[in-house]
Amino acid sequence: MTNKLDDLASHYQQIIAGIGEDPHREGLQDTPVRAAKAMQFLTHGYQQNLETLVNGAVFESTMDEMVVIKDIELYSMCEHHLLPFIGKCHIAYLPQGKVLGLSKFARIVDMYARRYQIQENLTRQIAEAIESVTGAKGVAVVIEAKHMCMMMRGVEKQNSSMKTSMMLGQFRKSQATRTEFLTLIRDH
Ligand SMILES: Nc1nc2c(ncn2[C@@H]2O[C@H](COP(=O)(O)OP(=O)(O)OP(=O)(O)O)[C@@H](O)[C@H]2O)c(=O)[nH]1
Ligand SMILES: [Zn+2]
Repeated sequence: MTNKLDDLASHYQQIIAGIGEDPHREGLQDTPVRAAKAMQFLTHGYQQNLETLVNGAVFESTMDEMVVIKDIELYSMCEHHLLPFIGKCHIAYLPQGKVLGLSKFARIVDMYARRYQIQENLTRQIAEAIESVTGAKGVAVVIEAKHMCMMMRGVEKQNSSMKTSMMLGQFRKSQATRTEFLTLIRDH
């Protein structure tokens, strides 16, 4: 069986040749392998699954007020152009007997972000994962991101960003709950 890294590297070599560069010139000799390793890293979310990642870090708790985790950095790859989109993710949930280990929110964000994505699906997947792991009364996820495919090419807009939100359970039902969350994540 071909080694996956070698296989990916040989495709990068073809890309380099395909754009008219010489993949054998000194500066580019090691680039296919480097690029292949970088792409493997940028998409390592495909190798992860929710259960292993959470690793039992769900704790019993009588806390039943809103918990907010703000400004989680997010690096993802747009599935249309394979270019990065970069931003922040804000999460809130209303626990119902169970809370999740703090670091696990960031790990869940990364697991889905480190795949080829569109921002809307990424937002939904994070929210649904947190809902399924915690059984919370409600989950809210907001992502604000800048897309390199809009900045470096295409329409070349440097200042626009995209904001997506996914509200589940109580956050969807209650305007007051949603407003409380949006107030808590607002920049001051
Ligand atoms: N909704 C959404 N659109 C995205 C995301 N990332 C990239 N896109 C858009 O996907 C669309 C792909 O459109 P196409 O017309 O097939 O591709 P294109 O010719 O490269 O489009 P331009 O970027 O307009 O040059 C573009 O409008 C991108 O801006 C995302 O996360 N969510
Ligand atoms: Zn794109």
